[in-house]
Parts: sequence; structure tokens; C-alpha cells
Amino acid sequence: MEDSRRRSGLHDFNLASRKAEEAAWRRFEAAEWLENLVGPLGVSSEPSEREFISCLRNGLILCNAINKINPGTVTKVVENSSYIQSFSRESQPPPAYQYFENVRNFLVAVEELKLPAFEASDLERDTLEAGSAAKIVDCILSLKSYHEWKQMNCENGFYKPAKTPLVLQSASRPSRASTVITSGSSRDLDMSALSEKQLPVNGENLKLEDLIVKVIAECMIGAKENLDENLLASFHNRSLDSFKLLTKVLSSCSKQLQTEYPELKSMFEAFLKGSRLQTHLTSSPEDLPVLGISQCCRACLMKGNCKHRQLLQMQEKEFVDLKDLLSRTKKEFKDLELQLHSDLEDLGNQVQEMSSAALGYHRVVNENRKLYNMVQDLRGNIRVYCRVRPSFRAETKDVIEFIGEDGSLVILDPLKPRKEGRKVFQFNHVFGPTATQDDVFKETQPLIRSVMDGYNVCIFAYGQTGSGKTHTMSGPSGGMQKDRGINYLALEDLFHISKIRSCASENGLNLPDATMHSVKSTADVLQLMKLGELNRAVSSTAINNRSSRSHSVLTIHVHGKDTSGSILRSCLHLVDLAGSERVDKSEVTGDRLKEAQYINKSLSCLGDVITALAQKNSHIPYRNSKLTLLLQDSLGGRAKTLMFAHVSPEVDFFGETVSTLKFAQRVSTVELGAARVNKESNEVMQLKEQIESLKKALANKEAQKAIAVTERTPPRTRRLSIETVGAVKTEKLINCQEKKGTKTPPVPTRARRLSLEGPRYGIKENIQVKVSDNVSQPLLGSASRQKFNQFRDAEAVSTPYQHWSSNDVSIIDANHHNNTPKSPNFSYRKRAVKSDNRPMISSLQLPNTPEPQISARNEVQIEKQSELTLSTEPRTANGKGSHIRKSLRTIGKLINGSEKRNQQNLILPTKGAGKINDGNSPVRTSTRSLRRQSLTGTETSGSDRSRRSSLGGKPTESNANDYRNAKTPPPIRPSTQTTKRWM
Ligand SMILES: Nc1ncnc2c1ncn2[C@@H]1O[C@H](COP(=O)(O)OP(=O)(O)OP(=O)(O)O)[C@@H](O)[C@H]1O
Repeated sequence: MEDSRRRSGLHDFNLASRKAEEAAWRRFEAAEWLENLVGPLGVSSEPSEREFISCLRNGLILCNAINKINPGTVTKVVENSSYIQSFSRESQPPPAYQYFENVRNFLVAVEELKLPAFEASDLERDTLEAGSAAKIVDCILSLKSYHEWKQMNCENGFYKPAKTPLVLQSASRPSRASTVITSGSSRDLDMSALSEKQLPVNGENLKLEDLIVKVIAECMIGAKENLDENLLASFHNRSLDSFKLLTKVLSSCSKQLQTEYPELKSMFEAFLKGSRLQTHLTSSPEDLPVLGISQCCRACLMKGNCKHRQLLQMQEKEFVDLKDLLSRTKKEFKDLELQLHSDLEDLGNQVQEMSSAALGYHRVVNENRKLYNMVQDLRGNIRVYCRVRPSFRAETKDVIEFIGEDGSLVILDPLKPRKEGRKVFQFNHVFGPTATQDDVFKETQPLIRSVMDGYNVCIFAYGQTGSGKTHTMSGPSGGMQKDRGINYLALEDLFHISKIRSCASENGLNLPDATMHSVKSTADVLQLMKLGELNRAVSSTAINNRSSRSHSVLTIHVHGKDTSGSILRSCLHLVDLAGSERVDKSEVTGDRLKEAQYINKSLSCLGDVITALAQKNSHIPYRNSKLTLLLQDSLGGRAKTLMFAHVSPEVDFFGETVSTLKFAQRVSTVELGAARVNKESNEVMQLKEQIESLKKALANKEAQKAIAVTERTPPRTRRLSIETVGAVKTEKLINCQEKKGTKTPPVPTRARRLSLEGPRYGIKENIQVKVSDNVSQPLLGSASRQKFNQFRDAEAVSTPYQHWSSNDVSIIDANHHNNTPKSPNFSYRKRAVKSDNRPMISSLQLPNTPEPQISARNEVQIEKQSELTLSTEPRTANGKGSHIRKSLRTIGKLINGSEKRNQQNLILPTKGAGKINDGNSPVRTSTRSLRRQSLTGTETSGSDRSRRSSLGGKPTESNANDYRNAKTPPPIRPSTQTTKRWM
């Protein structure tokens, strides 16, 4: 549609331009003829319409021309010269009517000759319009034809005004002159005159070419007679262009020439051959528009180099090319559009894929972390979580560079270039400064809950002073509800589970001790914890204005029975360690300094234990401090252990941060073996009961014997062992050993030391808060236990299937305080404690003097004692004693066979067990003391030299004051050094 419109537009343009050229051609011809006839016209050889008309306006040329053809036709011609002569004086142009006279005379003469005329107004400048010159040109060319005819016929014949096809259009316009001339139908015109004419002889005035053109023109006029009206109509309504018309006319001319002028045929052909017309006649239809112009461009035709045609051809070609280009571009555009659509679709799909991949990635990361933790559990590794507290100094730079979701932590040494100063650590999880207490608890919850399934769990917070340990374990001070720590949340959770499990059994078996009610809610325990918090030593240092000056241990014992009747016993230690500190930084003095030294010493012992565990040493120095002894079950008893390593983000503490992270890294390599459930089958329970009673009987017997022997013979101290001596003897032995400067003071000595300095520093007192007498008592005496068992068994029968018939929680708050007020609600006792970190052999309490109230924990210790006895060869024996021992041995074997775990946990005090420092310790004494010195800021000597900084590392006396040289744990075997990363 568009194409056809464009094509018709182009066709119109071609037609108009052809017409214009045609008119110009005729005008030039007229001008040329007039010039030849009357002399120079004063215009160019190819005048414009305006020029042409203006030169004819005065009618002088026209009158002269007609007078030349028919002399005397216009008798009175107003000449320019005469006019000039008559009006030169005034120098004014002649009036218009003078010119009009000339024109009118000329037009009258033309009309008399029956030639096409025009109107005088056509010569007026003002009325000049496009095409008005055509009538004038027609008139002049008719005059020319008449002149030529007159010359040819020499007055012999009758002139018929020629009307060439080229003037048909102008002639078709209604005009007075044409009406006159063409009053008769054009069909009335005949060629009779031409048929009568004689061909001019060669060599006459006319050239051959002119002659041929004349003949052709005549033929065309003649042929017009034969032309179809329709053909002419087609030409007028532009469905037939001039070229086709001319072609048709020429072909009829050619026929006519052949028939009428056979002698001209060859000449005609020769003419066509030499002229461009030949080309035009033989041109292909595509050249038709071009031909139209060429026809009109007579000058070009004559010269033989028509530039217009070439130009048009080029333009046509360009046009075709452009059309091609357009169609190609359109196609390309469509292709691009399609491509764009498909690309957008692809992009959408890719974005979707990527988002689902990202979701998948996060899922996989979480899954991997869980699996990693599972593997760690299976291997029995201590879990290590790292927590970075928020920075208190916004203006200083943080050393924390990156905290990964996968438990990776990158810190940056502020004094080194970025690349070299970067240190990467890997933990089970890292909590950033924005992590909330709930976030931390959520990660810890599964571990805490496993205590309800019979696993021992220990969670301890470690780190530099002021790094947020207490915040994690207890929350902000003052017992605020908001941001409560793990201690509170864990308790709440445990009680919640306990409640759910006991509700699950409508007639559930409750523990027989009704007094348990006092700790059935978190509030009860919180009460206890508040007591503990009150008793905890807290003071201000340069680093932390509420610095804990003692370790805090909250132990929750859980007792329960599963559906098979097996007893589950587990405990949860929640430990908030006192912070390691560089005394030069904390700027403590006096008592605070001593506290700091004790804190560092006990942490050092913890480091020793961790190192020994990491190196899988055969001997683990648990007994080197009260702290490690307390945590023995958790650190080596196949318990689930979690450590929170706390770091401060400030640049000032970079050294401490690195050392804490290194220590934590080492802790994470410790393999404790897969955790085990503390389950005792019914059979074992019965056997234990038996052992209990036998043991008691044996103890009574031996005590009596010992007294008798003491009375008879003086003590032989060298042969006494700590397992068999009586209290009095032991006292003596201790005194003796103290005099000798032994490194392992026996129990009573330590107890005495406690009374002297214990309440002041470090772990001073171990207050065991017994939640319920009724809970504890059955665990002690055999009579009570039997009673308990009977009750339990009876209840067990009545409730055939319950996963947990009930859970019972007893609590040992091992906070250390100076003056513990006796609470009427709770009974408590001082445990075997120590004021320093020397070993406490709590398991060596004399069997015949059991404390009236003893906790579940003590119960365990008693059990160990009995096993200890079983595995140790008795010094004295009589018939009865050996009999009892025999049966005990048998029972012990039974127990040992079914309860290997207890055996593994058992610390057998062999002859060398009382030593503080065993020879197996991998770190040299001197190195340890140097490390400790760097931490405590004091010279160490004697037995203190055997201690190692918990932070371990290289000797640092040379740079003890450099905070960047905080101690690092001692190197561990390459096999354990490898940072574990989750798959
Ligand atoms: N994650 C945390 N978000 C907000 N405040 C915190 C965070 N961790 C620690 N703090 C704040 O930092 C200060 C020091 O924390 P905290 O007393 O728990 O340190 P600590 O390691 O127990 O120190 P110390 O060993 O001296 O007892 C406290 O004011 C505490 O509220």
C-alpha cells in the first residue's frame, strides 16, 4: 500500500517534470526560431518563461516576425527606436497602449492566418502564471510551421495549421484562438496537402535531418488521424505517458513512411540509428520514465550525453537499493524484536534460576552447618562458638573484618598491611555484634535440651576481660528481664520441657520428694542465682567496670527414668569464667591483682587440659585446678561441650583477641569422643545398691580396724596411701610432708589453706545449694535409696509406657563468695575447695563419715569412690574384710562389664595421682612459668612455675608489656592444627 502510494507519487513527479521539460523544449524552439527570423531577442538561448514573455511583451518582435513571413501584414508597428526618438527627451517609457497596439495587430494577423492565438493579457507581467507562456509558444510554433509550410509550398497549396501531439495538451485548453483554429474537428485534418507536396531535393536549404524531422512531424500529424481516441484519452488522464504515445505515433509514422515514402525509409532508419531516439524506441519498459525526460531534453539529445537519464537511473537504483535496505532493516528489526523477547524471557528464567539457586545455596549452607555440627558431635569435638560484642568506641577501628555464615571469622592486624595482617579462624558459629541473646540461645538450645536426654553438657564462656562472657551467660547485671543470658533461658527451657513431659503422663510418676516443688519454676532457680550473683566477687577495673573476679558455675542435675526403667542422670554446667587479663592493662593492684593472678592461673590450667586433650596425651591434668576438676566430666567424659569464645572488636585488644581466637581454635580440635547417655539399667542400679551397702559395711569395719591399729602401733607414714589412711593419720602425714616441702599437699592441708585464704580469691567456696533434701537423700544412703527404688518400681508398673516419667532438677551453684548467708530454704555445705588452683581430691573423703546432706554430684563422687576402692588393693585384710572385698570385686566386675563409661570417667588415684605436676606434661616448667608471668605480671616460683598460661604460647618476658604479644596456646600437633572447615 505504502509502496504503491510512493510509486504513484514518483510517477506524478516524473510526469510533471516531463511536462515542464517539454514546455521548456518548445519555448526554446520558439525562441530559437524567432531569433533566426528577426535577430537577437536579448535573452539567453534557453530563456525562462518570464524572460521569453517579457521580450515579446511590446509585440515588436511578433509583428516583425509575421511581417517577415507575410510582409505588410502589420502595417503600423510601434518601433522601440521611433519611440525612443519621440520620447527620449522625457526619457519615459512608452505608454502600455502603444504595446497593446502591436500585440493586437499581431493577434489579428495570426487569426487571419487561422493560426492558434493567445490573448494579449497573456503577455501582461501581472497575469503571468505557470503555463500561460504555453499559448504564446504554441502560437509562435504554429507561425513557424506556417512559415515553413509557406517556404516549402511557395504559395502553392493550402496551409493547414499543424497541431503536433506535443501541443495537444495546450491546444485542448479552451482558448479563443484555438477555438477558432480548431473549430473543425481535428479529424477534418487530412494529409492531402502533404500527399501533394514534392520532396525537396538534396542540397536545398533544408538539411536532411531537418527534413526528416519535418516529415516525421507531418507523419505524426497524419498518424494522429489514425490514433485511437482512447489512446489520447489515456494520455490525458495520465494512464499513458508521453513516451508510449510517441512510440505508438512513431510506429504508425514508420508504417506510413514505408508505404507512402519508401525512399525515405532508409534515411529514416539511418536517422534513428544516429540519434538517441533509436535507443528510446528500443528501450525496455523500465526506461520509460527516463525516456520522457530525454525526449524533452533536446539539447542533451542532440549532444548525445543525457545526464538527466544517468542521474535518474542512479536515483532509481538508489531508490531500489533503499527499498531493499528498508525491507531488510524491517526484517532485521523484526528479528531483533523477536530476539529481544526471547532474551528477556531467558533473562527472566535465569533470574528465577539464580534466585532459586541462591535459596538453595542458603539451604545447603544451613544443612552443611548442621551436618558439620553432627560430624563434630560424632567425633566428640568440643563445639566452639565465637561471639564479638559491640564496640564501645565508635571512633576507633574494629579488627573484625568479616564474619561468615559458615562460622568463619577474619580479623585484621591494624599494624600490618591488609594482606599480611589478615587472620582467618573457623568455628562452629560466629555471632556478630548485632546478635541477640535469643540468637545465641537458639543455637545453644539443642545442646542444652540434650541434658534432658541424659547427656552431660558443659557450656563455658571464655575470653578476655570485658569481652562479654557474663553478658552471654547471665545477661546484663541487675537481673533485667530483657537480654537475659543462657543461664536463665536454659533453665526456663529445661523446666518447660520437664513440665511438658510430666504433663504428658497424667498419672505420671513424680519423684517421691515433694520438696522438689521449691525449684519447679525458673523463678525458684533465679532466686538461687541471685544469691549466687550476690556472692560473686565483682569489682571495677580499667577495662570493665563490673568485672567478674571469680568463675561462676551453675550446675543443673537432671534425674529421670525412661520407659524401660533405666535411670538417666545428666548435668548441665553453665560456666561463666572470669576473664583473662593483662594486669598491666586492667591496672589492678592489691587484692584485685592477686585475683587476676589466680584467675589467670586457673585459666592457664584450663589451657593445659585443653592442650593435653588436643594432643591426645595419656595424662590430662584435670587436677591442677578446681576449675578443671569441676569440668572434668564435661571436658573428658564424653559429654557435649560448647565453648563461647568472646572477643572485643577494638583495635587496642587485638593481641588478646588473637590469643583468644587461637585458644578457641585449639579447643575446637579437641576430640572427646562421641557423647554418651548416662543411663543406668535396673540391674546396674541394683548392683550399685549392693555395692553401696557393702561399701558402707567395709568402711565401718576398716575404720574400726584402723583405730585399733593406731592405738597399737605408731603410724608408718611411708606406706600409707591416701585411699586407706584415716583422718588423723592423714593429718600427720600431711604435716610431715609439708615440712618436707612436698609439692602435693594432701587434702587436709588444702582444706586448712582454704580456711585461711580461700574466701578471698578465685574459687573460694563451693556452695552447693541443695534444692531438695528429698531429692538428694535417696541418692545417698542405701536405706533411702532402697526406699526410693521401691517407690519408683511401684510407680513404674502403674505407668507402663512413658518416655519420661519425670524429670528432676537439682542445682549446684558453684559461685564463689565470701559470706554466704544461710538460707532457710536451702541447705548447703562447703565442698572441698581450694583457694589456689592446686588439686582438690574431693573423692577422697573418708567413707565412714559421709556428710548428712549430699548432692547428686556428691553421689557420683561416692560412686567413684566405691569403684576406686574396688580397683585398689587393700592394705589390710582379715577374713571378713576379704570376703566382702571378694563379693565387691565380683559385683564390680559385673558393673564394669556393663558400664564401661563409668570406668573411663573414673580417675583412679594411683600412687602418683596426688601429684600436682606429672612428668608427662608436654610443656616445660620454665616455659609455663614464663607464660604465667606474662599474664599475671608477677614473678612465679616453686610449684607455680609448673603452671601454664591458658593462653599458652611462646615465652614473652622480653615483651610482656606489649599488648600485641598476648600469649597464645602452645603449638599442637600438625594433625590437630588443621583448621576444620565444614564440607
Ligand atoms: N553482646 C553484647 N551486647 C551488648 N553489650 C554487651 C555485649 N557483650 C558485652 N556487653 C557489655 O560489655 C560489658 C562487659 O561485658 P561483661 O561484663 O559480660 O564482660 P566479661 O567478659 O564478663 O568481663 P569479665 O571477665 O571482666 O567479667 C558489659 O557492660 C556488657 O553489658
